Amino acid sequence: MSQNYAIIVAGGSGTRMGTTVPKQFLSVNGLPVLMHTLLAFYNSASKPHLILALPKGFHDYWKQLCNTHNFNIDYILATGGETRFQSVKAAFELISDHNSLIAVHDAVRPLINSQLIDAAYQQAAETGNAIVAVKSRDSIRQLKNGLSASLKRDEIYLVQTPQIFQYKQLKRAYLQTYSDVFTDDASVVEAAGFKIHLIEGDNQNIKITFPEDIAIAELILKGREDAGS
Ligand SMILES: Nc1ccn([C@@H]2O[C@H](COP(=O)(O)OP(=O)(O)OP(=O)(O)O)[C@@H](O)[C@H]2O)c(=O)n1
Ligand SMILES: C[C@](O)(CO)[C@H](O)COP(=O)(O)O
Repeated sequence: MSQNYAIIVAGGSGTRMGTTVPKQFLSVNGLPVLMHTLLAFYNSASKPHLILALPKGFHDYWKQLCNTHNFNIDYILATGGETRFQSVKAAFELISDHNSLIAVHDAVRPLINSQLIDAAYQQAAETGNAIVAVKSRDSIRQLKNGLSASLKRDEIYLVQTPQIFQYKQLKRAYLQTYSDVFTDDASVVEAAGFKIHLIEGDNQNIKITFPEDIAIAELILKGREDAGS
C-alpha cells in the first residue's frame, strides 16, 4: 500500500497581510493559523506523514508557539525558500518513498476540511493527481488589448489547495527550472507533461491573504462550532 505525505508550505512572509509576524502564525479563534491547518491533515483518515516548510528565521518562534499551545503532533521540519516553488522543492527532497501520494497545501488555508482531504487522496490514487478547485460564483470577463469579452463561467475553476500528486509527477516537475508562470503545483506538474485532474473544492477553504480574511475565517469557524462540526 502507498504511503501518504502532506507538504504544508509556510515559508512565506505575508507581504499583503502587512503584519510583523507572518500570517501563518496569526491567531484565528485562539489558535495559530498553521496549527488549524496541520490538525486538519492530522485528523484526516488519510493520516499523511506531515512535512512543514517554515522560513529559516522562524523555526525558534514556531517552537515557542508550540510550547505555548502544547502542540505536539509529529512532523518533519523543512526550511522554506525564496519562492513557494523553492519551499515545495525543499520539502519534497525529504521524501524518498517512490510509491507515495503527496499533497501540497498552503499553510494559510486553515479551513480545509478533513473529508475533502480524504476525497482528494482517493481521487489522486485513481487518476494520478487531484487538484481541489471551485467553480466561479461570479460572471467572468477577460481583458485583452483594452477589450473585455465574457467567458463561459461553467468552464472556469478557481484553484485551491490541497493539490495531490503521485511521487513521480512531483519528481519530474520539480526538476524544472523555476518560471513565474508557476503559481501553484498543478502548473508545475502540467508543464512537466502530465494531465491535471480537478476535484470539487469548498468555498470555505479560503486563503488567508489580506487582513479581512482573518475575520472571515473566524466567522466561518464560529459557524462550524455552532453547528457542532
Ligand atoms: N517563499 C514562499 C512563499 C510562499 N509560501 C507559502 O505559500 C502559501 C501561499 O502563498 P501566499 O499566500 O502568497 O503567502 P505569502 O507569500 O506569505 O504572502 P504574500 O504573497 O502576500 O507575501 C503560504 O502558505 C506561504 O507561506 C512558501 O512556503 N514559501
Ligand atoms: C497555490 C494557490 O493557493 C492556489 O490558489 C495560489 O496560487 C497561491 O498564490 P499566491 O499568489 O502565492 O497567493
